[in-house]
Amino acid sequence: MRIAVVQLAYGDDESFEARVDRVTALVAGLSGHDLVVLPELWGATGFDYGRWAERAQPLDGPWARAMADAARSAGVTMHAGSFVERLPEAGADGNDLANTSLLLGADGRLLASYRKIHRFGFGAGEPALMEAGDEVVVTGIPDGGGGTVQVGLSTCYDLRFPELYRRQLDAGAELFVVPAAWPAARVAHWTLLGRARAVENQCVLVQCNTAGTHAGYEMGGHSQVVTAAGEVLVEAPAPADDGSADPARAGERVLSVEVDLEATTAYRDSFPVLADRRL
Ligand SMILES: O=C(O)CCC(=O)C(=O)O
Repeated sequence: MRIAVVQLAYGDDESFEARVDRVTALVAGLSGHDLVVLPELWGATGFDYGRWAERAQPLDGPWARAMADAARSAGVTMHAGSFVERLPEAGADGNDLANTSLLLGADGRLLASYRKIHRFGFGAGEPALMEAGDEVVVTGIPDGGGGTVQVGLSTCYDLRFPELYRRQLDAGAELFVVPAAWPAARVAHWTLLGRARAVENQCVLVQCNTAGTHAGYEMGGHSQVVTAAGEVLVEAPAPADDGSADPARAGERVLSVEVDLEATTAYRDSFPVLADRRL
């Protein structure tokens, strides 16, 4: 299965519309991949809480349609990253926004959506403005070889909560996809926790982070793809190391990697640690 991880970099200077156009053009060049993955809240601007409400859209709004068109034109299954969803009505916490990611088929059809369960911000940002998701999402997508692979969806801060990934494993997940806007200040946790989630669940893990600097936060980059045995197949370098003249946009890159899904089954059979779980 050939996977493209699109680590986007953006600053505060780029409009929502310009960024959507730029990403659409980028995705058009990724035909031939079996899965394309974009990061968290890349259109709405991850940490720019004050702009979320004006950039919120319904599940079938213009952003979702633009992403469906991009997937269809490129002929790729696409995890479009997440956006600020305007909910049909306020939820239990009185908010009408959610951090929602979309998984789209190569024909542009919506295969699955996932609302981030663990809200980041310790009272500000997501917990103050957004409702928490309450659904574990695992869904089948084409594996590029005529079969299907079961994909578990989560977002950024979710990575700190191992029980979510166990729930996904128990629902059949073989591959985890994690879009993020994870800051540089804690990027060592991002790579460590990603490897841990892959190893403890014997699942392939695809992490797509943001780069650049926006709303005063330097993003961490270091997107990576990890095998079920914990081997890092590919990892983006630190954004600061890419030699870019513009630090606000440093670190943008596309990782293209071939993942052998049969190796997951073989590894689980040869080292059946999950059969020793005691609940
Ligand atoms: O957990 C962290 O350190 C970062 C999480 C985060 O930035 C997010 O969920 O948006």
